[in-house]
Amino acid sequence: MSEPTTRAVLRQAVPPVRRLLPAILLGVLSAASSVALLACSAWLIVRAAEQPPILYLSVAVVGVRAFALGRASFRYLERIAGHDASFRQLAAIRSGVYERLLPFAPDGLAATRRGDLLARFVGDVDDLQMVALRVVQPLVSAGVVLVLAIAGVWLIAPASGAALAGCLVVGVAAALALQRVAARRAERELAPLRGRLQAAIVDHLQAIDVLVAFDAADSSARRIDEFGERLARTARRRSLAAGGAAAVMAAIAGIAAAASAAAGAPVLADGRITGPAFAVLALVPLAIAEVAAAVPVAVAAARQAGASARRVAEAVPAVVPPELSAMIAASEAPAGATPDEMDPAAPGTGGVRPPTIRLRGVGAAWPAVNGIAAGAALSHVDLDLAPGERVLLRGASGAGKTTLAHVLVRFLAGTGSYRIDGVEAAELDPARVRRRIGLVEQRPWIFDEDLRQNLLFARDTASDDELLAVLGQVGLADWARERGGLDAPVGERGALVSGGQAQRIALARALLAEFPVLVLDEPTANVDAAQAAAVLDELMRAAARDGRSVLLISHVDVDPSIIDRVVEIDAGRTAPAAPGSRAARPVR
Ligand SMILES: Nc1ncnc2c1ncn2[C@@H]1O[C@H](COP(=O)(O)OP(=O)(O)OP(=O)(O)O)[C@@H](O)[C@H]1O
Repeated sequence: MSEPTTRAVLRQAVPPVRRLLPAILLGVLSAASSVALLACSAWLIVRAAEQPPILYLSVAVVGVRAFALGRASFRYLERIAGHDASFRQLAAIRSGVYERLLPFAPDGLAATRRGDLLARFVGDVDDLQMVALRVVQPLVSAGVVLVLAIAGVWLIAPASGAALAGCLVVGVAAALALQRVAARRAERELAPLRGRLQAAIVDHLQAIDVLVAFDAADSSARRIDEFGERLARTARRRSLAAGGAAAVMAAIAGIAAAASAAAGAPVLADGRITGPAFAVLALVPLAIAEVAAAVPVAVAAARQAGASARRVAEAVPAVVPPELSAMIAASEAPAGATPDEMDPAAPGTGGVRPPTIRLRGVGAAWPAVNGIAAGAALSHVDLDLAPGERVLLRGASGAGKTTLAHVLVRFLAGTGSYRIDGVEAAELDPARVRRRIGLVEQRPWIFDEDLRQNLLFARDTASDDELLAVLGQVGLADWARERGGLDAPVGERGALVSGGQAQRIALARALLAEFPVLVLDEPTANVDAAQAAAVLDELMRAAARDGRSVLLISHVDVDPSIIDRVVEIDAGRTAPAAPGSRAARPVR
């Protein structure tokens, strides 16, 4: 997977010609109407002062009205067409970034700051709309109108045309230079600063309990204030520069009008042009300079969009680290492994068909964080899990139990041989493996939604009765009833439920998803020792229903009656399995 460069992101932000062309044409019509309005008005006022028969003025009167209406209407339509084209493009960019992110989830994103990622996803992608709306379209429209308008002035009086063009070139160059000196840094810093502010706010909100407990909420809030002030200062610097550039262009408009009039005066004196035509020479440069003022604004917007495009391009690392499982296209599934063989029984049927799992000499490492590799967390694991078997994986803290769980669900790639029903897992799409093997994590993620939503995402077709039944299986039926049923809120990251209840909710959704194999990672880690045995007993009975295979991960012993075998893991190693045998000693 190659990293999109900043240039590629910018190119991607430009809508296809067929979508952008209407906006460009409407922009040309709107800017041309502005120039024509002033030309027509100037001509009309001076010609009217000559008091000709009204008939001589009527075309110009209609012209003034038409151009005034046209300017506003074309501008309105241009905005609609431009935004439509640009927003469609943004949707494609946003889903593109998301798709590139997927292969990294979850273990490749552990070190990514969520707030910053959110800022890149939302703010920076939004900024890319500037490429079409404030850069490409205004530049092309302004370019066309400027050439036509200057050519028109040139036709009336070449000297005025030359004076006007010269003034505009100098004016635009001066405005660009001013902006470059005063705001180039600000334009590039805006997007990263916005990301840092958002990351600080997200961190603050997510960790508010720890911050309050350590009396550190104020200093965290002060940090947010500091970022906010820096962002405001930077935005102010940029706005000042934009204001300065606009002032330069306003001054240039006056100078250009004077220069055009001065250059046209001899032509008027010669009688080669009429008084009304001279008025056009004197006043039209004001409207033309207004069109030219779009150029410095577009260049500043281009710099700002460039900074955002860089952040979007960098949002996802260039290559998927070898420690993570790569996605495999369906077409690359091994011959003979039909979808039926690789998928669980259809949800809702209650039937599960556990596969035979066999690991030999499996090793694994976590992806490097900030370029620092962590070293192997697993060095040699042999493990068998027969259909319907309940195996305890036991080992001290840090022995590699969670790492092995992540290998089993293919969050981590691992080395050695990991076969599911005889097929190497590396040859299967990780998503398919995850449809057969479900992980109930040590710290399950609980959504800040009601109980129903926390279960439904595992099987969105489940009825309320099915949800209540599964809550009953994990021992939460009474509790749910007391809390008001499936509408009960569970709080941000399960703040309104106990650790043990969170674990049960997580198991309930794993049961709903009907994984044929369940991996339970320390399901009683958050339950006090007195209750742990009873809770584990209940959870194991629920998990092992319908003939599921269960791998129970624990750093302590469990009641032998709830498991069939024990596999010991120590410093990333299990006892090697004898050829053709199971890799563990029987419990009973
Ligand atoms: N996301 C991660 N990134 C880098 N290293 C990690 C990550 N998670 C765990 N490790 C490291 O991998 C090794 C094995 O950790 P693992 O979590 O698999 O142990 P465990 O047996 O599950 O421990 P516990 O019982 O405390 O949960 C440890 O050295 C740990 O520091």
